[in-house]
Amino acid sequence: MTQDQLKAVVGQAALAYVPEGAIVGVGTGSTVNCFIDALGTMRDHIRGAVSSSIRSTERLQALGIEVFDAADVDRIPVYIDGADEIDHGGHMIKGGGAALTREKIVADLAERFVCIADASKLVDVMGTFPLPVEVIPMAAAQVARRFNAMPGVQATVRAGVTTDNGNPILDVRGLKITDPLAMETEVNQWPGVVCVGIFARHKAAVCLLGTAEGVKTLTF
Ligand SMILES: O=C[C@H](O)[C@H](O)[C@H](O)COP(=O)(O)O
Repeated sequence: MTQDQLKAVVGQAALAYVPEGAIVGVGTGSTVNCFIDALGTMRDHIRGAVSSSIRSTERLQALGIEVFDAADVDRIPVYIDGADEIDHGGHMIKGGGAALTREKIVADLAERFVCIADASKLVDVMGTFPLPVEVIPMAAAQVARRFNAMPGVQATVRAGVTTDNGNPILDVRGLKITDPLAMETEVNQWPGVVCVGIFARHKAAVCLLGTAEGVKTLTF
């Protein structure tokens, strides 16, 4: 199966995690697009969605799914989203599509995070995929300098990209994220950091992994 076919298969498999009548948390990205398209087939069985990006909102609405503002929802049963990398503990790197901040906000509303990913995303140690960090524009150079002071690490501003919140993204190469929770906690405290793309506090409870042998369900 191609990578796109694996994404379609896990997008479909995620429907099993959507309770009848629920408001569903919906992530962003090419894998989630497959999930949104599948969700369209059960739109009469859910109340609607809370979305993590303008792109996903538009795709949901085009399928006739009502999108609720995160501010109007207390709690949702499930958040379904992709990842750029996921390790064997369910920790993830996210933000390759620049949606990390809103993704973490919606994930925070959810009782459980179901990650959908093709097999290429599963890694032993995260960091091969450049770590996205959303920053306030004024702090971009300062935050980059902090990363660049680490041996072998290089942070660059993602060219031509502004998040839905109007901020730039730094992509940080050369990290070996052996303690995701510690690194998330540390970077979150640097002045000007809006959100770091490590999802350790909001790690996956379940990962539906698309493999050549079918969908594997990993639980954490
Ligand atoms: O900002 C984007 C998100 O974190 C995505 O979940 C992540 O980049 C994975 O996207 P894709 O499913 O396109 O590989």
